[in-house]
Amino acid sequence: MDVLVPLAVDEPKTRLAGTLTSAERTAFARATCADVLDSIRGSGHAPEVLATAAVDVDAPVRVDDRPLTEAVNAALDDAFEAGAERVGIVMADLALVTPTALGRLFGADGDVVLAPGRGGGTNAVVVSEPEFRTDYHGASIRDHREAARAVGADVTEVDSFRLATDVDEPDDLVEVLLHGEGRAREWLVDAGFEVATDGRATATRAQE
Ligand SMILES: Nc1nc2c(ncn2[C@@H]2O[C@H](COP(=O)(O)OP(=O)(O)OP(=O)(O)O)[C@@H](O)[C@H]2O)c(=O)[nH]1
Ligand SMILES: C[C@H](OP(=O)(O)O)C(=O)O
Repeated sequence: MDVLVPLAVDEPKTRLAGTLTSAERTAFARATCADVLDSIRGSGHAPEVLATAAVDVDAPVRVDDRPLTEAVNAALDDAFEAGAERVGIVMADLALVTPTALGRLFGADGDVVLAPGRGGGTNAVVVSEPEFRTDYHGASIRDHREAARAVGADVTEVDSFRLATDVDEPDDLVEVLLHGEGRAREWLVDAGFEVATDGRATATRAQE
């Protein structure tokens, strides 16, 4: 199965701007994307990065500078027109994802399989109903349930900590330090982040 991996190339992860510089956000986002691509391949599927601009990543790249939802829906259309029976969409910021977690997603039955993200988002989708269209941003998990119902598609949701944890806010970084297994965690450690445990665990950065 082809798996689309949406990636914002310029100025990614703006909600981390208080914690990381622009260049650091780009480097961290690329490291996380590389982990996601490895995990998709490790689960036996073929990733294709759906990028806002040309980018050097270890996978084929489809460039589409339209907003996320439009770009994903155009790629879904093209895939089904080309004869695909199922198409996956896995966000590039899932720093904890593993082949096993993705195996649960890709192995689930249902015309539309949804992996909710914390905070209302939709971190991954598997679509086998060609009429289904994505609608990202806001509480997209609710919109995706509704979009599936509107086209008569059966929905399955996958309850997974590793799939639900995307890295959006500074508070999410500690999850990467504690549970990450790849380049994203390594990048944070190299950048001086460590786990602080005074109260709820957080990621703090050593002063240079
Ligand atoms: N192709 C494409 N991917 C996008 C776009 N916006 C976000 N993404 C990707 O979609 C996933 C979820 O993105 P968000 O968390 O909403 O956005 P972000 O740029 O990563 O972070 P923020 O700037 O903090 O919102 C990430 O893998 C992004 O790289 C877009 O307009 N086009
Ligand atoms: C794109 C968006 O991502 P979030 O901002 O929730 O990480 C969503 O999942 O709808």
